[in-house]
Amino acid sequence: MDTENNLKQQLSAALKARKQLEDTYEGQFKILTQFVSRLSLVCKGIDIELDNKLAKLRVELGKGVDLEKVLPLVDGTTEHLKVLESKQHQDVKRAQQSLTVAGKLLQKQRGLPDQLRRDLRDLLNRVDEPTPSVQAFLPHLTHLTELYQLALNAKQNMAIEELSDATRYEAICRQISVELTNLLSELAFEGQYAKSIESIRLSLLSELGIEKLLEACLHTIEIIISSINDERQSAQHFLLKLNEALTSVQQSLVSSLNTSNNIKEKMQLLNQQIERQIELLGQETKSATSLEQLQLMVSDKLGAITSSLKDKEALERQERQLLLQAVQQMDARLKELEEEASQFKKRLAEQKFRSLQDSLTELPNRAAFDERYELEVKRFKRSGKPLAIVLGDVDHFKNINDSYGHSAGDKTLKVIAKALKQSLRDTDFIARYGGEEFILLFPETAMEDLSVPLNAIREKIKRIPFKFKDTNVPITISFGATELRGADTNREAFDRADEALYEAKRNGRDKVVFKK
Ligand SMILES: Nc1nc2c(ncn2[C@@H]2O[C@H](COP(=O)(O)OP(=O)(O)OP(=O)(O)O)[C@@H](O)[C@H]2O)c(=O)[nH]1
Repeated sequence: MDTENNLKQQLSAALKARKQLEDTYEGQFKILTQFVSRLSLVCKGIDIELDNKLAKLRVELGKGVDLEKVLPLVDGTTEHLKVLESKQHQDVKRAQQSLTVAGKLLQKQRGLPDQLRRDLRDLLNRVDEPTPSVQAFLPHLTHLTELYQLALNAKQNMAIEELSDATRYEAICRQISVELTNLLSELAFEGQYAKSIESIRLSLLSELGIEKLLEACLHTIEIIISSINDERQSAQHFLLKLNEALTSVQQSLVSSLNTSNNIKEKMQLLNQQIERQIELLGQETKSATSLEQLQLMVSDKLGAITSSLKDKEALERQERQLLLQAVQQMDARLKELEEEASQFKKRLAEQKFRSLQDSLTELPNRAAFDERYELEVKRFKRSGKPLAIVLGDVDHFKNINDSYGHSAGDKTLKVIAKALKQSLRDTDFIARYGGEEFILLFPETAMEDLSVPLNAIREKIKRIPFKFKDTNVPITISFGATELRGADTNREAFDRADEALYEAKRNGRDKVVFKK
């Protein structure tokens, strides 16, 4: 009887150990699920495909403990990270090629100043180096390359015409200077780069000749390239870490899957062995003819069963130990990655904060306006040429949101922003000042000269065929305009435009009001 009890206890201990093992498994899966959830949050927005893959992984893990289903998803995500890396590489190659073409074209020109030639050679050497970059900067680089070519054409034309057409030369210089100023106001840098950009911007306040403008363009290219390099290193470093972390999770999973399959087989063998021994014990005890023989048989078989149970326990211990190691490894990677991600996120947040573009309308934002306004006012005070400032505000915009929803409101703002932008000259400036309010600057333009174009823009907006829920909804805009007076502070001129806008609203909207 004692023997039977003993056996029962051992079996129940074995069952308990098995249960514990399963609980550990589940616990580890939970940690892995949390890991993937946190990873998804950290990576959100970097790439849609990556977001989707991580979301799938999360869902699959959420369904329960099935390593075989999870592994292909981890594989897929790791593969996609490789694709992301190579895409980044290709983007950079394109930017490098475009810069090289523009640079080489310039190198062929005769009569370039020595310093410019040296700078150009340095730049081309650096462009040739394997320097991957960040996509966000590519439009700036492309723009700059175009500018550069423009400057080059101007130089060529000048040589042909031997400065005979001085007015044309001035107009070209002015255009380059304005476009470069626009570009500079779109670039948001910090530290040393910001200082250099600021000094270029200030230099553009004086009337520069072609040579100086070319130098300014070159210098800007250099600054962009250096800053791209910094940015790229940070983004690439993060991708690399992410890749490493996923690879290590994948390896842990593969190895715990292999180990657990291996152990499962051994465990099955042991279970069969124990069952067979118990069965044998039952059969043999029936055939025993004496108590002594029975005792011998039982003690012999019990010895075998106990040793099998011990083996089984050892196996379970080994499995627990291995899984524990895998989890600890994963946890360490997670901590490392979290640290890395928080640094990267901080950088991204800083960049967004510094960004000078409104994300909805893609127009310059209020911060960009403040910078540009300051610059144009300085220019106005120096040159004495007029500067007009105009505030535009969409009429009864609240009704659109209230009647057709916020996303219809957003779309409306986008369309209006585009129409406004298209109606302006290159030298004019427009920003989204906030909500449904836009602000416009017209350098070298007297207020009187704005009556026709502003009314034309107002009419153009009114004619846009907005349609919500199958209803045609005409949308109008009101403008308040003024021009800088000699003694005005920036604020005073702005407030006057605001008063004019208020009057336009009070007088029935869909109007342009001027206030001198
Ligand atoms: N959809 C959307 N609505 C915005 C955004 N920014 C501001 N708004 C909304 O714009 C509306 C502006 O309303 P009000 O300032 O009362 O002015 P209004 O309805 O345009 O009327 P008037 O200016 O007096 O003609 C508010 O309902 C804001 O919520 C945005 O980015 N998207």
